[in-house]
Amino acid sequence: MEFTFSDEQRMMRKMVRDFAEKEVAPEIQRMETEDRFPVEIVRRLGELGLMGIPIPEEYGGSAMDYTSYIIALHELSKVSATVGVILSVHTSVGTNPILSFGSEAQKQKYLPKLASGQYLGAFALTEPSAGSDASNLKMTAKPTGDGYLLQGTKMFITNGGYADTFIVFGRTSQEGGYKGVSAFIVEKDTPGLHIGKTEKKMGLHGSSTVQLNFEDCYLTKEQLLGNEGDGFKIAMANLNAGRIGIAAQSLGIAEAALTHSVAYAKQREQFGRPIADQQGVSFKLADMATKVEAAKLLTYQAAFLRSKDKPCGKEASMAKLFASKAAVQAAIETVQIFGGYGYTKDYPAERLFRDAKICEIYEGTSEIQHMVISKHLLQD
Ligand SMILES: Cc1cc2nc3c(=O)[nH]c(=O)nc-3n(C[C@H](O)[C@H](O)[C@H](O)COP(=O)(O)OP(=O)(O)OC[C@H]3O[C@@H](n4cnc5c(N)ncnc54)[C@H](O)[C@@H]3O)c2cc1C
Repeated sequence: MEFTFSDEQRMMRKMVRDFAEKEVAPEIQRMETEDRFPVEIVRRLGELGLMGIPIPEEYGGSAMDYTSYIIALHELSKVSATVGVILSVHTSVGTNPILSFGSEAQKQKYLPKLASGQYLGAFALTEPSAGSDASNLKMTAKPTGDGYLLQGTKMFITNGGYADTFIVFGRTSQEGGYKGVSAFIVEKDTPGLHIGKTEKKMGLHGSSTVQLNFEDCYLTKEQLLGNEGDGFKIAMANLNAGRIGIAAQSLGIAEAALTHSVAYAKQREQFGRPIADQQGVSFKLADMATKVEAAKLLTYQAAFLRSKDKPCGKEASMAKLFASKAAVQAAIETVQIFGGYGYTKDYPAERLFRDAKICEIYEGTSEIQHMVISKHLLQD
């Protein structure tokens, strides 16, 4: 396993780090207090070539490998997990399904717009009664002869209020479970697609999470992604890789928690000396640093495998499971190290805690990652 970054990847890391510190950090307060979607930051992500990092040049992307994309998510999430999730959903599950499963005409039509940031992508799998058990989805996509008619509701759709395209999953036949599920590319202005309730969330303030309602929403045959019945395969293929993105987001949060904790522990004095001199505090820092390092190795291992088109389902789940837990634990300890100040909104500790928690839930909860990993172990 090769863990050395290339010169190009190091340049990407520096560029994203500088952008995050100079342009994203000043916007955090506004995202937190106004819950405002950062349209200007998304526009800048496009200008910097970050909205299509792993997309080939012929489709208007930056043509870099998956590891470079993970580096960008890691760096952005150190500063803002909100910006991290916007980019992660847009790329991993909003754009990649078209690259992997789209017809040439679909690729030509959508990828240049998505990769340049002119379009924002979203992914609509979850429903009110189908979350972890996504194969139980109820949405229908009834064949009508010349197209499909979508009926149903999607839940918790990231980027939903601002997205231009949605990868939507519905049943084209009434076979049970994953059979009969098909994927579609749906444009935002399609008649019958209604953007519903915007969720008020614990964290990730500024990211858009909405319900989508489809009422007699007519799609042409050209909007079918892959073949009829391929939908579940498409969803799972992209979620596998998407989990590496959530691992990178978690890693960014955990590393930010560690950085803030070390700085605070060195300057905050109690009992006549910095609290960092107390073993009760310094051992917490040592534990956090060890978990951050382990999360980094798992995340980049999965990213390197994905970059080389090697199977990485187990490694992606392990990275997401471990890194998300590390982020939650690190953020809890950060609140503790900051004491009473950590419980206030004047310091970043409480935001890191609120942002970390979702990483154990979306793109497959920790319980689902355990199921995926154990299935690999018992089948291999
Ligand atoms: C902020 C946010 C953004 C999201 N973005 C998107 C998006 O862009 N697109 C999208 O399609 N979805 C999105 N989701 C949905 C997310 O992926 C689901 O919430 C998640 O998969 C869990 O589904 P659920 O909420 O229905 O929980 P449930 O599936 O009802 O699970 C509830 C609890 O039961 C546990 N559980 C369920 N089944 C088992 C089992 N077999 N064994 C052990 N434990 C089990 C779960 O782990 C969990 O702890 C988002 C959610 C949130 C909150």
